Amino acid sequence: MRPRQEASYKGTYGRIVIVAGDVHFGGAAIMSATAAVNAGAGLVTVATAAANHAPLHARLPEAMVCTWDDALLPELLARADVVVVGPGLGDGAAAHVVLELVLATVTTPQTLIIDGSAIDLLATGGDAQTHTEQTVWTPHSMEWQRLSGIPIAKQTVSQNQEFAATIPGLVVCKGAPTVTLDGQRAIANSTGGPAMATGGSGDTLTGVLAAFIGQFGFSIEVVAAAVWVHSAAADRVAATHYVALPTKVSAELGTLMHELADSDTTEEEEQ
Ligand SMILES: NC(=O)C1=CN([C@@H]2O[C@H](COP(=O)(O)OP(=O)(O)OC[C@H]3O[C@@H](n4cnc5c(N)ncnc54)[C@H](O)[C@@H]3O)[C@@H](O)[C@H]2O)[C@@H](O)CC1
Ligand SMILES: Nc1ncnc2c1ncn2[C@@H]1O[C@H](COP(=O)(O)OP(=O)(O)O)[C@@H](O)[C@H]1O
Ligand SMILES: [Mg+2]
Repeated sequence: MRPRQEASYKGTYGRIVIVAGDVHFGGAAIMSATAAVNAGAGLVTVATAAANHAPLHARLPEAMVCTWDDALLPELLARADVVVVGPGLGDGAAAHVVLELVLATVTTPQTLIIDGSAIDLLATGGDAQTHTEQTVWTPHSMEWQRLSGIPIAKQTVSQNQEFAATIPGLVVCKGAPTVTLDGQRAIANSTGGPAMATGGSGDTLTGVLAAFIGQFGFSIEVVAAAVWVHSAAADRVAATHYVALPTKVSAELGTLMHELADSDTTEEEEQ
């Protein structure tokens, strides 16, 4: 993490497009976008089912919104720094079409974060390839089993790395603990806990990841840092709450990141 620079504007901190939320899972789109905004993304646009348009605008005026079939979407995707696809996307006909559009449009040096339903759709389709090396896969154990074919009981770091080497980019194998890996490296996360075991925690992580990559670039360190910060924010909520509700975790991000950026500056000044 770095403090924000004086000579900067919203475009400096990442143009994020989040393709998420069918008619049943509007909350997934809202939680992903809320996390991205709170974690410092410069510009966030959500492409979602028409039914989610008004609720999203009402909950989160900082985000822009369009529908999956909006004629502007291909251009928005082409101009994005980071695209998230999958939270609550479902498996309907429109989800297939929009996923295909995303996969065809997002190319290096753009980052593509593939989560939830999008992982399942690619697992079923049998083709886990993208047009960008800067891909981040964020499966939970069952999604990873569907994509990789590795049964949950056999998902060791080395087994996971073997499959990760056959697909582009990095894999965030979510669990207790979450391990961020590719074919060579693996970083186990040290924050988080069972208070996060509630619907929407993973949707929220996609927004934090998008914001971090939009601001600090694509690398395994930045991805692992986003995983750490998301779960550290959840730990803070869990210190006084039985469950770390994703919306509360998002609300915690601003203070936590302020403290972390500030402590980095102090360390630099001391050196
Ligand atoms: N409020 C919302 O709109 C929400 C939307 N969601 C979306 O709903 C879609 C379906 O996702 P789900 O994950 O619920 O369904 P999945 O069917 O992908 O995963 C749940 C299944 O996996 C099994 N499983 C085994 N190990 C698991 C693990 N470590 N973590 C989670 N499941 C494990 C469960 O027993 C269950 O059978 C996704 O697109 C997701 O983003 C969910 O995030 C829930 C909240
Ligand atoms: N027991 C646990 N310990 C640590 N982290 C957990 C635990 N249970 C859930 N999590 C975290 O919560 C998130 C769950 O992701 P996911 O299952 O995709 O949620 P959803 O799709 O409902 O948003 C992951 O980031 C995971 O690491
Ligand atoms: Mg999920």
